Amino acid sequence: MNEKVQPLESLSKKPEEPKIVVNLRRIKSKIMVMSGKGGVGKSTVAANLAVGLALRGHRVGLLDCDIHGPTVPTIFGLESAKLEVNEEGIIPIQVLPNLSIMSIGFLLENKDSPIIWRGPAKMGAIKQFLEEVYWGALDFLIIDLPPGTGDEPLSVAQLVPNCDGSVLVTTPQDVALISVRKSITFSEKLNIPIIGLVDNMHGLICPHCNKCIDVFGSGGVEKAAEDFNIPILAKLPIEPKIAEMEDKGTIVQDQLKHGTEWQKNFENVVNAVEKTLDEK
Ligand SMILES: Nc1ncnc2c1ncn2[C@@H]1O[C@H](COP(=O)(O)OP(=O)(O)OP(=O)(O)O)[C@@H](O)[C@H]1O
Repeated sequence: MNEKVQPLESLSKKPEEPKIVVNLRRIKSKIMVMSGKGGVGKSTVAANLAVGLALRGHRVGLLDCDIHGPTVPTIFGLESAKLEVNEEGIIPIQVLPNLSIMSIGFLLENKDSPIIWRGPAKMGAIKQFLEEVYWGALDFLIIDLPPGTGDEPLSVAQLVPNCDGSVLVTTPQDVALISVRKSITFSEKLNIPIIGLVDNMHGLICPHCNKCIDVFGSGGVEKAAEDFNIPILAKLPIEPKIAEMEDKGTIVQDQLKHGTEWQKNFENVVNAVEKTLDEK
């Protein structure tokens, strides 16, 4: 018998898995930020979570895996940032001494260029990020997943070994119920513990009477939270300053300087994610 012939079983093993595991080994807590549909504020939550944790002194990485809409470079004002590669790997962009960022957006020559890649090419880029971005030792890696619950976010999520928790972002419409249910099933399918729901754009606070106007309706998220016994971590109002700050790319400076009502509510999301470290 020829001893050099590899058994079929070893050929079917994913050779890339150990490399990702090794590269992410020095990260204490890996958190995914997901949403059942696009445009609900997933990247906003991921970016603010990363900044919030970093401002509490944690070592944080933010990985933007949203291939078609990589908004993280814009949120941090890093559209012209260029990546460096050294013998350690691809070096993420440092925005604070303890906060580094990696986004597919940093690879685009022109920010107006759409990414027209087929599934395998997209997965190849994400896999390369997970294998080769040199994060060093981190307390948290926050992963901004592509929106939805289809093949793409599923493949990305499956590449990340031993994820410690997910934060599910939604808006308060009744239709949110459908997308939240999908996100919950998605997280369960991947055995990722659900940290909680973020009810984003939960009404507009009237600047005159301070009452909350239910612009998108209400009740959907509460119902989902009750049905699935999942906590709502925060109800975040529509906050014009958030959109403005993201468009200007001043999230780090603004979180350092100002404490809006939105940011105060958001502290509960940071608290809940911070607790995943205690559970280790
Ligand atoms: N609570 C809020 N108040 C005001 N504007 C908000 C709020 N949350 C998000 N936004 C704005 O809504 C827009 C979409 O948000 P964001 O890009 O975070 O959504 P997303 O779910 O990541 O979208 P995508 O599906 O493209 O990944 C952005 O312009 C952002 O600034």
